Amino acid sequence: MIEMSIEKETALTGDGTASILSPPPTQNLSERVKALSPSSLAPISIDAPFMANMVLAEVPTNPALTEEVGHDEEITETMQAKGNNKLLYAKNGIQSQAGPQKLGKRRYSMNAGFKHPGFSKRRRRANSECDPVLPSKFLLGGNIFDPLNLNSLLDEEVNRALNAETPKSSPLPSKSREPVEILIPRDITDPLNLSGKGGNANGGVLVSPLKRRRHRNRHHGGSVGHLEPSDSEKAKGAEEEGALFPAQHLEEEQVEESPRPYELNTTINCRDEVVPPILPRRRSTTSAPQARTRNSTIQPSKHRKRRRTISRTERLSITPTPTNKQLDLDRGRSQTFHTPIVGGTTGSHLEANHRVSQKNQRKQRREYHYGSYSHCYGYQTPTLIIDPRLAAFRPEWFRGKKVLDIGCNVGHITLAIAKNWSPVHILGLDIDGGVVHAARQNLRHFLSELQKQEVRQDTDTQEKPREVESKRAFPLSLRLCRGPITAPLLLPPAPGVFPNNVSFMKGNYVPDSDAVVMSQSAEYDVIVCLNVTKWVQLNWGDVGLQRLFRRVYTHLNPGGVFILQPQPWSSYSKRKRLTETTHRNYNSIRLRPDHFSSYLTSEVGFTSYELISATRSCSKGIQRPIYLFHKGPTSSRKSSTRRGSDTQDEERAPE
Ligand SMILES: C[S@@+](CC[C@H](N)C(=O)[O-])C[C@H]1O[C@@H](n2cnc3c(N)ncnc32)[C@H](O)[C@@H]1O
Repeated sequence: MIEMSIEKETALTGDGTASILSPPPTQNLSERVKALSPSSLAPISIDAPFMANMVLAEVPTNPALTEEVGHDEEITETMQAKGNNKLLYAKNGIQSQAGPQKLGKRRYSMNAGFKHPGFSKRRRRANSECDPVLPSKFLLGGNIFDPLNLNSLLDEEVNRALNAETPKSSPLPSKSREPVEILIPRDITDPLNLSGKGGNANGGVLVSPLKRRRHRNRHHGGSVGHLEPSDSEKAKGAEEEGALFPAQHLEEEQVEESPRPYELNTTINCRDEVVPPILPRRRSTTSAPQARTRNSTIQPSKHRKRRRTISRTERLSITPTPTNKQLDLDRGRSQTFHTPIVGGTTGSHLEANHRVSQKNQRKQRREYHYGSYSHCYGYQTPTLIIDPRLAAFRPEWFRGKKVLDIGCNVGHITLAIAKNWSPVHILGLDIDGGVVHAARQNLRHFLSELQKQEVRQDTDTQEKPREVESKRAFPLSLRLCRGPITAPLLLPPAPGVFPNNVSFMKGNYVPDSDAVVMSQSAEYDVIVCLNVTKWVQLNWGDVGLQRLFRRVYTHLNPGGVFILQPQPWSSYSKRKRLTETTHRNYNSIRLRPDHFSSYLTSEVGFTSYELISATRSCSKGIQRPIYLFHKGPTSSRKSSTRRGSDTQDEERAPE
């Protein structure tokens, strides 16, 4: 082991270089020095700028380190010994003319871990072996003096001048014609294939869509326009695919398509309007007309519209089909597309597709057979001009009253009554949760509008209203996909004050049994039931409608009114085939709409009724009469006073 000592005498030579003048004080070290070649003892030139930056520190006591740095230590000591003046000379690049000088004992040395090429024999040799090679090619306008073309950032003019003509030595990278390949996990829910199900024989879990497409074309001999590869490409593709899916690539079609990330996002994130993402075209062994037939049943107008959109998209080589989940989402308002009809599917796949399609159809029928069409969807400010039927209503029917709106749909009428005629409370009830959700969103839209108006009024004199509005407004894009930000204010219930006087609820108003009807207690002053009776009759038959009428009667406080707008009989047949039940019920209906008023007065107990309007409803411009039935001050089941005309028939209310 080498004994550590740094007490040695070192001096600078006359030409400013340092040399070890005296042997090391210890025997071991001197032996080591002797063993060194003469060249290692040659004067070492001191790099002046480096000296300026040198850090002096205690020599570590680690013997191994001492051995390593021995040579450097000596030089450092020498420099220290020469004193500040000499160092200054060195710093200025002036070689010292002073002769050899004896040095005192020093306990300082340079950092053991630091080696400078000027001091280290080993490093010097290394440097000489690797002469720097200057770059000859530069990108984006760089050159040898300014490799990163930073000058161009200094000044716009310089930038323009420099980049006017890209130097030949620095050509801009050419755009690759090859499409960028993105590998998609076979199972997006298990991208690392931890379950071991998603891989193939080689364990490959990533699939290149490009290769899959080529693969399909090859197997099924179809042409997909520009995606069809040339023969040579096919051969190449086959090789590549072989590499990716050597054993199982023939069965690739059987691997279940996993949802793409953006689809997951849209399904999870977007509650309302969602733009359908454009998916790459997939071939289908089922011809388009066949596929359409499979999906086409009696569908409501909104859905037919969607189908038409898809057809247009199909012309653009896209064949998406809606998923269960999407259809679950507020039908019609959320239109994301999930799994397309995948071409070249096996029998089991076709069956699966067919099952999904049937399920969708059932779901759609279930959703629409209560009449919750979405053509009346959407936000509308609940003003009185929103619906001409409101013109026939009198404010005194509602002011300070407790109101129930059966089959409120998206709540246009409910909100208009709540806002304009200040009922103590109005409850919008609908069997369809989707429309109830939409109704609540409509309320928030309306509150947002109100807030904007308030801001405008507040800041009329101070700031430009638009600026204030834009500062406070929830961005339009977010409003479209998330709904308005304003929620109903959480104020203590203030009777008759909008928006606290309105709420929406999901529920079926048709009682399951007569017992439910009998147990119903009086709660409301006004019950509104517009365009609901047809759906009740089609789904629950005459029995269902009769129970509804009797429930309305018992639900009304004495002196209460029932506002009824029945659909004409002629409109029933169009919807009779929605489900088996609707068809069966349609055939068994005896209580036709033109008998409702006499039934309500003679059988249910309303004392009188009046025909209040035959207006245009919704966007179809259908004239349908609206009736107002009065419940007497005391319940009387048989009495009836006919004040209005009871001659409503299909001719007067055509559809
Ligand atoms: C044609 S829309 C009428 C909407 C609104 N009342 C109007 O006239 O503008 C019929 C509504 O009644 C609802 N509906 C049907 N049967 C119902 C029931 N048994 N209970 C509650 N709502 C029902 C449907 O969901 C649908 O929203």
